[in-house]
Amino acid sequence: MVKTRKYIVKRYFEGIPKRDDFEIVEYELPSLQDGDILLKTEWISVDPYLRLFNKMHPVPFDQFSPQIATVEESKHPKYPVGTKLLSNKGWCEYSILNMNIRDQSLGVHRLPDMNGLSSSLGVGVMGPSGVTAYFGLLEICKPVAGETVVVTVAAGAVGSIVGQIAKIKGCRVVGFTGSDEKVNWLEKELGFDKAFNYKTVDIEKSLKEATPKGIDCYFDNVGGQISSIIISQMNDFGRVSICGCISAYNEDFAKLPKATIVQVAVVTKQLKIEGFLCHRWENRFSEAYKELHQWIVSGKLKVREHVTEGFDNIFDAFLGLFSGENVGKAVVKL
Ligand SMILES: NC(=O)C1=CN([C@@H]2O[C@H](COP(=O)(O)OP(=O)(O)OC[C@H]3O[C@@H](n4cnc5c(N)ncnc54)[C@H](OP(=O)(O)O)[C@@H]3O)[C@@H](O)[C@H]2O)C=CC1
Ligand SMILES: CCCCCC(=O)/C=C/[C@H]1[C@H](O)CC(=O)[C@@H]1CCCCCCC(=O)O
Repeated sequence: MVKTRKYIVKRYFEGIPKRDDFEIVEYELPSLQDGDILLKTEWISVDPYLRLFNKMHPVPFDQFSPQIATVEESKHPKYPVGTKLLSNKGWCEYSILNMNIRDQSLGVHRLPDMNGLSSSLGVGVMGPSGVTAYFGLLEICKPVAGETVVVTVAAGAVGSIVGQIAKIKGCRVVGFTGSDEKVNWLEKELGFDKAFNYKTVDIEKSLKEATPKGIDCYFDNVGGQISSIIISQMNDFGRVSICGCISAYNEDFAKLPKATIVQVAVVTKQLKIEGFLCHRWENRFSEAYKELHQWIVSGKLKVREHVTEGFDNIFDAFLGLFSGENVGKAVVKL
């Protein structure tokens, strides 16, 4: 018998998530049946959307999230001991999956070929964050060399990859982030042409100065007023990729401040604005992983992880997303 622990959401989040919205339960897993595999979790991803989609399930529910686990015991010939899987099994130490039953909601995938890279990247650049940045930028913004690309939440898991891909494509890149340390990292390490701390600068003025040829592409991770300002400064036929709006995830949507009208800029400059979920390109993920991997090993794409250790600290790692603690992809090592 294997003893395990998992996080259960026992109460819907109101405002900033609280530790006692969760309960950690300890229990014994049953013995394996035909087709079952026993997974030992190694890496857990904490993501902003866990906050947003908190009310999707009736409480209590097991906290879902991407995680990477290794098969420790197997009763399925195609998943021998040692196989590494990405799934949505979430915040647990061990789990059992029946591989004869295809539960789509669990999103079970073998890890792409990591060729010596850490398997933790399977929840980051070689996983959901990577394909989000890759397809969200290249398929929606379609940046062309010489154009100017702006990205918000620029030092985060997705934003830091978006900015670097735009540089690889020959664009001028401007990023907004929440601390001077992050600004420094973006400019000095990742090669952004300019980065700003949105908490301390005059956004409108800084943006104008940093984008003398205007803005052609905007990758929006944050929503809210900063996005209205950026969209209002775009060039004719600019393209906006709406990836998310983390500035609103802890807010009561009914009480959000009114945003500046962007329609005047959208119409007069004939902008194209498109939202997306990364799953749209699921049948092309391998294409992205191949190119992202090449960029990493050739040194063109730098990857940073913000690693928290230990099952008991998963909640803190999650909360840290909303106070800007992470630089790069936030992961928890079990
Ligand atoms: N469409 C899709 O398929 C997907 C969309 N996403 C979206 O991409 C965005 C980025 O996600 P991801 O890269 O994983 O997460 P991040 O690693 O960027 O983590 C969160 C970061 O967001 C910033 N942040 C937190 N609260 C606020 C706030 N109130 N206002 C402004 N910035 C804030 C902080 O950075 P800072 O210090 O800069 O403030 C923080 O470090 C999110 O909106 C997410 O929902 C993610 C995956 C898939
Ligand atoms: C304004 C919402 C932005 C949320 C964007 C986001 O963070 C998406 C994350 C996806 C992640 O890569 C893997 C997922 O499963 C997330 C999407 C979940 C979609 C749930 C859709 C719910 C619904 O249909 O209402």
